[in-house]
Amino acid sequence: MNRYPILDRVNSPQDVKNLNRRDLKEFCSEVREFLVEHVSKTGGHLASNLGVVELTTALHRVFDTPWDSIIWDVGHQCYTHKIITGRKDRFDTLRQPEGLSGFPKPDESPHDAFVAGHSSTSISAAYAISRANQMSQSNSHAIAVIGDGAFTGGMAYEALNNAGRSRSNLIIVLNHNAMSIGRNVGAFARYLSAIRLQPGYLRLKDHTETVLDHIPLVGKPVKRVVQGSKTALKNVLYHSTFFEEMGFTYIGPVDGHDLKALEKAFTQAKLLQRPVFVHVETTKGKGYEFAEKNPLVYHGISKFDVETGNPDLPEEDSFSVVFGNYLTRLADCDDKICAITAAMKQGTGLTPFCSKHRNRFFDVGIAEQHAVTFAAGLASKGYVPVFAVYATFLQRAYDQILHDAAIERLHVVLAIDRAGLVGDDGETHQGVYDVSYLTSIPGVTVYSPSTNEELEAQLYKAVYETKGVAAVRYPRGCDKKVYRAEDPKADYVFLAEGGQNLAVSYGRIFHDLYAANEEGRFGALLKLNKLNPLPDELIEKIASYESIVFFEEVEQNGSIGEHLLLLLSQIGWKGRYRAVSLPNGFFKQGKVPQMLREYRLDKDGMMEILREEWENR
Ligand SMILES: Cc1ncc(C[n+]2csc(CCOP(=O)(O)OP(=O)(O)O)c2C)c(N)n1
Ligand SMILES: CC(=O)[C@@H](O)[C@H](O)COP(=O)(O)O
Ligand SMILES: [Mg+2]
Repeated sequence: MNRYPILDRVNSPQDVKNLNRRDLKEFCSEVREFLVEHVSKTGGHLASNLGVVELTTALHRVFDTPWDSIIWDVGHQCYTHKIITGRKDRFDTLRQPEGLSGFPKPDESPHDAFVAGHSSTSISAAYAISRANQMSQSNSHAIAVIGDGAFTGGMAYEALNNAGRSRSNLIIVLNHNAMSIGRNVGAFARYLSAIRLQPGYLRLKDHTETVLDHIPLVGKPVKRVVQGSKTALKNVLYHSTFFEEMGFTYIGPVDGHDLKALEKAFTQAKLLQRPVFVHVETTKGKGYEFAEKNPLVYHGISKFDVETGNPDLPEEDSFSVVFGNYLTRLADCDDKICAITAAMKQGTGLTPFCSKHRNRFFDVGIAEQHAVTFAAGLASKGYVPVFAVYATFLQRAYDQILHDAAIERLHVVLAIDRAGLVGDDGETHQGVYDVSYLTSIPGVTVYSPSTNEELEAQLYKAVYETKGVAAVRYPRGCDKKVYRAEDPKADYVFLAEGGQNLAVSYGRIFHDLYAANEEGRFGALLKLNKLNPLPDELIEKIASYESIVFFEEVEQNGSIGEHLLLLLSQIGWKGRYRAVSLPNGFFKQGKVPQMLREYRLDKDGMMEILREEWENR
């Protein structure tokens, strides 16, 4: 029996437009089944996608991509859009090497109007596109689809402020499900619930009905539309929501699982030809019981069993868990320690800290810039803030680190998770630029542990023995448990001393270098724990070797290997030097072990390189 009789007939937005009402309902349930089936095999952002099946279908029935542009915020909810725009046959490659991306990608399809992965950018991009359309005398629409979580990010407000007074065809669709990755936080989340729960917000507008009834209608073709747009017009006349105060026509709240209601709201928005805000209520995880009950777990899920909902692999203790538990223990004995997250409590391992020290735990929403300045403010009052953040998302807060923390040498600790290649999320999420951007800021100390014990010891040093901004960076995943540190607190350690050849590395790939050298006995090893600043006496020691190979899992621009070469040349070192890192550029989705293999940063690759350098010449 054909499992997806309706879905099989859909290969383009036009096919969705051609479906009748009965088939449309069936289409949405087939899409959900299809998503569960495929994501259970590849992993992916299931719950967010299940929530926007009707919303996406309605958008494609009302608008015409790529003539109209849909800009997905974060982009983790774009799977139905990919299905509708001709990519369903590639779903078994979702997030796989060379496969379909889990995020919108303009070079994957003309229907993907703008890149995404990081949050809160959609309104800026959509507003710009709407202005570009206007300048080119095109009346096409730009539609930003943004979640309530993404709406906690400052860029959304910057864009609202900029766009609200325009006359452009910009539509903002708020996907309101009361969830970020976990429950959404902050005053804006409360405000949205208030709009939904207290009809008082909208009651005022009902009094306008009579007024509206007396407005003459301009021509028959518009009549139907204007009647349908009553709510919208009421909102134009009686500003009462924040969005209206910002210059948008407000439509909503709309039931996000009622296709007819959605289509009606989007049609009204389209016809208004001005900035419109459509407030849509959805249920994250809709239609798959496990995900509906526990949207947090199914936000980003690895492979799982569809029947039981259980993931394939048992969880091991990740660096994130080790970090979170240790910080909680430090905070048990020190009431100055505070933990900060930008909407990543679970991912960064801060759940135990939050449970135990709620008054010193701050989830600031998806607001990395604010998080760093907030940390600096706490530090200015003698607290010890630890901001746990993924390397990729900290990119946003470069100036806050420099301007608000580093200049005054405020003691802010950055616990940088997902440092290094992350794998399936691809270019937007790789954590391979942090070493470069952090070491370009004067006075920032950077630690890079390889083991659980080193993570704890270096976090301790960052908290208690380091001045100014102190960063501890560690990758996604677990301690590889190949190399064991004798002194986890050391800034650096020489191993297998002897000879004129020195191989240097740090972080997760040091395990591989260690294993390669155990097997090949190539020369001396240097393990760096503190990457920046490199102590003068260490440079002298390194300079005593004639040939140096430096392995690191960061982009080459601004890498420690580059810094070291400069320092060596400054003291007149004339030996042979080879830096092996990730090439300058962006790194597509892939499996981390395969990617490390490709760049010769795994054990075998390192052995090849060390042989090339030291055996075969
Ligand atoms: C700058 C940035 N910080 C953090 C994240 C991680 N992140 C991805 S999705 C998400 C929650 C988004 O919530 P919402 O926009 O409401 O979408 P939902 O998952 O509820 O559909 C977060 C915090 C990110 N993508 N970008
Ligand atoms: C979409 C997004 O930015 C996050 O959901 C991210 O994919 C989480 O990554 P982890 O799975 O490593 O926590
Ligand atoms: Mg949400």
